[in-house]
Amino acid sequence: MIRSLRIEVPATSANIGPGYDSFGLALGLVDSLTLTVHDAPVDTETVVTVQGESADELPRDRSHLIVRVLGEVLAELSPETHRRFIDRITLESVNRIPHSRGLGSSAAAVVAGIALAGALSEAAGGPRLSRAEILERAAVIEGHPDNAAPAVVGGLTISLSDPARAWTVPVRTIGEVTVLVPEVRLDTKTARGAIPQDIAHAVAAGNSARTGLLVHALTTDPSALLEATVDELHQEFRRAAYPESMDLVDSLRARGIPAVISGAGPTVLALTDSVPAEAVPAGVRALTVPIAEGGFRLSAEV
Ligand SMILES: Nc1ncnc2c1ncn2[C@@H]1O[C@H](COP(=O)(O)OP(=O)(O)O)[C@@H](O)[C@H]1O
Ligand SMILES: N[C@@H](CCOP(=O)(O)O)C(=O)O
Repeated sequence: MIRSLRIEVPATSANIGPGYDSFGLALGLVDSLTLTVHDAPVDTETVVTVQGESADELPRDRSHLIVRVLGEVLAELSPETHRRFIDRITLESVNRIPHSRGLGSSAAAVVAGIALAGALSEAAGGPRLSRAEILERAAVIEGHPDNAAPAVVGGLTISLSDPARAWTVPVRTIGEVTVLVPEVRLDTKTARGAIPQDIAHAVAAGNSARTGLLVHALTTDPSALLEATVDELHQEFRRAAYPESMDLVDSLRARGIPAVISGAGPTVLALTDSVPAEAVPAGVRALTVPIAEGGFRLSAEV
């Protein structure tokens, strides 16, 4: 039987301007997780060890998001495997994705939990989960598919909902992007509350044209990136929730840099491999990262 499972899951930047709830990009910034199966039950208060981002804030018991999702999915997928193993597993987590910054940390955690449940079930002779099934489940938990899709399949993804499906588009005009991560946090749920229910038809038409143009700009013609990253569906409605980030987006765009809010913010995504140091406000971390291909990576040790 399996002794341990290791998974690396990438950060993701959703929306990329006009592609609200549908476009996403996998980034070369990963959380690394190791699940160990022990011979005997473990202390329920210390199931998880965490290093890195938010290490001091996350629970160590089974309420930890990854362990909770793993347990719920495994119980449904393979009740016998759940019964045999749930008391005997620990999780070591090395977190590199900043939390509540719009870089898909919760989607990465949810994808990891589901993928680990599928791998444990398969290793014990139960049903496995395909990447398509992992995406479907993750999108239901997250409430939108645009972060889960690149975390599962990698690269630039366009996804649809109910059920979630994703297509990868080969990016050819840029290799690296820069994320500008502020210290302040914003809960995705709170940010989603600022989006109105209805949008004028003309706004929707303009936005849908720019999502098409964004694909053209990322595959063929980088000169269209600035126009293609104009959004009217989410960023302005959320301006009050991340005013400094919107100021940064505005100032970068005034310099000709295609910058948008990453996910629900407050991180700013610049579709370029370098942002001039003088354009980065104090307290904002600038990280240049490659686009990550292939989605999460999982390996087992017997
Ligand atoms: N690696 C992780 N382990 C445990 N919980 C996590 C992890 N990543 C994210 N979370 C949970 O998800 C929350 C952030 O989710 P959310 O507001 O959707 O922001 P984000 O844009 O980072 O996904 C964290 O406060 C934490 O509760
Ligand atoms: N389309 C969603 C994306 C949320 O991404 P996150 O990384 O902030 O969780 C939204 O804009 O609400």
